Amino acid sequence: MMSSKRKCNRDIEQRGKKKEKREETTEISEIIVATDVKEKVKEAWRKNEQCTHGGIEVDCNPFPHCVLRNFIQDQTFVENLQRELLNLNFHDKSNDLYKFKQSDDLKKRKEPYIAGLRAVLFQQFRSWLAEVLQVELEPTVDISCAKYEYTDILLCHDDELEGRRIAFILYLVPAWDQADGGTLDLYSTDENYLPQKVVKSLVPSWNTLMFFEVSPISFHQVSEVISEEKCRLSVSGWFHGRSLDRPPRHIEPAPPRSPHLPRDEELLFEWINPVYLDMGYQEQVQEEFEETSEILLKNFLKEDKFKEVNEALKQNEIRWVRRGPPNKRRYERADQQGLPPCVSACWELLSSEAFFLLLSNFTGLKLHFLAPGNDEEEGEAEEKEGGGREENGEGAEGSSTGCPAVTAAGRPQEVKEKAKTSREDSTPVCRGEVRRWGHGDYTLVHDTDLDNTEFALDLLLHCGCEDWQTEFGGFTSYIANGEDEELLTVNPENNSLALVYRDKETLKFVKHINHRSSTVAGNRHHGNAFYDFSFVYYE
Ligand SMILES: O=C(O)CCC(=O)C(=O)O
Ligand SMILES: [Fe+2]
Repeated sequence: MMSSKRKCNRDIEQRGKKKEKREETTEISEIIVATDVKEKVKEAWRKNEQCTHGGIEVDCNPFPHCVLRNFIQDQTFVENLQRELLNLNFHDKSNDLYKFKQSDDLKKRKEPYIAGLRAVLFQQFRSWLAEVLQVELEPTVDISCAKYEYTDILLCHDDELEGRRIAFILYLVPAWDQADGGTLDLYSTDENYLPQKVVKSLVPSWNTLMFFEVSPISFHQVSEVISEEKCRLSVSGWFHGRSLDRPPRHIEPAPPRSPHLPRDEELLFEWINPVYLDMGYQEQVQEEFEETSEILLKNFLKEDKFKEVNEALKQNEIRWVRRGPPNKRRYERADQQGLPPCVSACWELLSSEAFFLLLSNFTGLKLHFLAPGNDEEEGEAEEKEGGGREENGEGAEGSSTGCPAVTAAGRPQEVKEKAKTSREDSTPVCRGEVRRWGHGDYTLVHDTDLDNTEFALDLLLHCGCEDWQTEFGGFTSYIANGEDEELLTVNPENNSLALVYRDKETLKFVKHINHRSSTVAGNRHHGNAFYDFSFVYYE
């Protein structure tokens, strides 16, 4: 009974649907299609010039783009389109580059106004574009709908992907102001085609379509939405055609690495919570680390030492230098010259010979020639070579079992491969930075980053994060290359030492620090910043 009744209902629904209109048709505004306007836009684009006419603006700086106000002729069509879009399911999207909501795929949606928009964009508008820009554009439909609300963002990127020729965005937003955030910011680029700074911000507005040429210099971002009420709804996509030639990507020089500084274990006794200097405890830490490839050692520094460093980092004497480029990172690094003495001393601690040995004990990695190797094959080989490895009281304790890296699927064989290729005779090295993190800062994952494609031990020691909350961002996220799923997150937490051993398929980023971080009342210096010592050690 039940099933036949349901079937009956469905029949009625389907019959109802058949009567429904499949597609609402619409056209782009007369002013845009007018012959004289078309000619002007065409001329400006060809000559790389600027031109304004009514609601139309072409500008070739910092790269060719165009704003078309009142894009769709019929207001009610746009209102109905907005209603349909808001009725779709939206999914939270979040990774290193963005945080926003994306709708179900628009490519195949049957809603009449969505279907109508698809038609007008990929038929009437596509031929307008092809003629005005003098490019061939394929009929490929590439379109989606995005919703940016409070603290949502899309960081600096260039849109480049095989086949994408022209990017477009149609805004369906309420009255919008620069102060609401959510502007489309265009970046200038330097001689290496790297983005430098925002030189133009476009404030979204109702029924405005903006398009630009996708190229090696088309760097742009959607700035963080600061308005707590407004919703920045947009439909965006790409017209496909032959991609422009891309010059070889700039390769950043790898930051310099140094061997340990010759300092003995006195330094450890002076600085480190005695709990962590107990050999028995170190063995326990190593056991846990070898299981999970990560560990968090709370209250790591002695309390008075931590306090001293924590205060010193907030002093004005440190010269903070902003780091870019924005398609890779944004944060400040302390200039090593002129660091307060206790900050320098903490740096020295983390770079010291004694600390390399301590890390070997915590992790089972061979970060000192006196530390035992970390896989059995090597242990056997060394013994055959005559053994007699010198034992060292402070550093050589611990088992010599393999240490897996933080990886998506746990690939111990890769660890062994690496052990064979790069371990022999290499001197363990490290590199470090003292960083300041405030509103707007982030790092992005870049698979072209050579520095990220090696086995390495990451160390993070956070300071100044007294009332930091996860929802502010600023946490370090480890992911498998090419996937958004998180393997591990390290939250900013005062005086916690985080150690993570990562393999070459594991990438990390610091999540964009959003506007919520600056809303908490706090009497901190430099807004609501926190600090970290970020070191990387290589066997
Ligand atoms: O919404 C915008 O203004 C730009 C969106 C964008 O850059 C993108 O989706 O790639
Ligand atoms: Fe984009």
